[in-house]
Amino acid sequence: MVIEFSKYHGLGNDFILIDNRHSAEPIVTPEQAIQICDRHFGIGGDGVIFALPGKEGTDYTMRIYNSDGSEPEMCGNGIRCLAKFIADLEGKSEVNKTYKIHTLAGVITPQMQANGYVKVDMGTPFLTAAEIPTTLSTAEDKVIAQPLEVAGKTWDVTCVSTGNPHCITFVENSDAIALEQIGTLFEHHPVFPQRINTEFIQVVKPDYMKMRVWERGAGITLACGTGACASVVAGVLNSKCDRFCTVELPGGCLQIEWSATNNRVYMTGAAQQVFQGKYSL
Ligand SMILES: N[C@@H](CCC[C@H](N)C(=O)O)C(=O)O
Repeated sequence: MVIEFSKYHGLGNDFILIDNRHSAEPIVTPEQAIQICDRHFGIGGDGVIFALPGKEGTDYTMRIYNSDGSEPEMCGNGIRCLAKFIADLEGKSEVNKTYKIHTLAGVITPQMQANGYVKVDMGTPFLTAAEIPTTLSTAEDKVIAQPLEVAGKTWDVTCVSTGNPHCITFVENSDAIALEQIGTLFEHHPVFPQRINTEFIQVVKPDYMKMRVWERGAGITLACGTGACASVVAGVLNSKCDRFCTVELPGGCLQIEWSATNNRVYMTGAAQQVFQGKYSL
């Protein structure tokens, strides 16, 4: 089988986008996604994203496979790429145009911006242990600055779901974290029954933080949109950052706002097509 694809990235978090508008199920299996994402034997990417027909009144449905073939509920950088991909497929580039996208984390709404950026209404964050999910719990049932033993060290972690699960730790120097060694230990820690994305955050000033991430199902990536949103929520809960904050990732910056008015999180950042092609499966 030969599939047509487009490659996009959001701050170096890169995806293979597939036009799946003719079918309600992804035309690629999780096993094929692993092969396609391979950076030596495939196209190379952090995941494969499918633009499917909308359901329940939405314009489109987004499904995504991580590079290990697992299926996450949501992807922040990915949904900006999807919005650009849809605009390219439709041959439109209307500023302020919104798309209602059905995801496994609910309806998410990206809006095209004047500068080529995409602003995404990410919905409201989930904070209880059951919603994350994690077996770590506290009296209030939110997991804020709770001790967690990983690699012989106690880390103060805050857990937030922005559709998918995140474990956030505030550190003095994010560059000094041995992500290659400890990332997988957080991801597979028994307190996280559905595994976890892990962010290490260095607060530079209340409206600017640096972040490094180990993603569930993908390992170290250059950026994670849902992770940046979760980290700002965690920063506010720990009185470490403002509700409007720039998050600097290895691949670039995202502007995040956690609205005090409606409790929704907004993410603004770039998304770009890099090439198109055909791939033989
Ligand atoms: N890179 C993404 C998140 C992709 C999904 C994640 N690996 C998971 O399994 O939850 C983003 O930009 O949000």
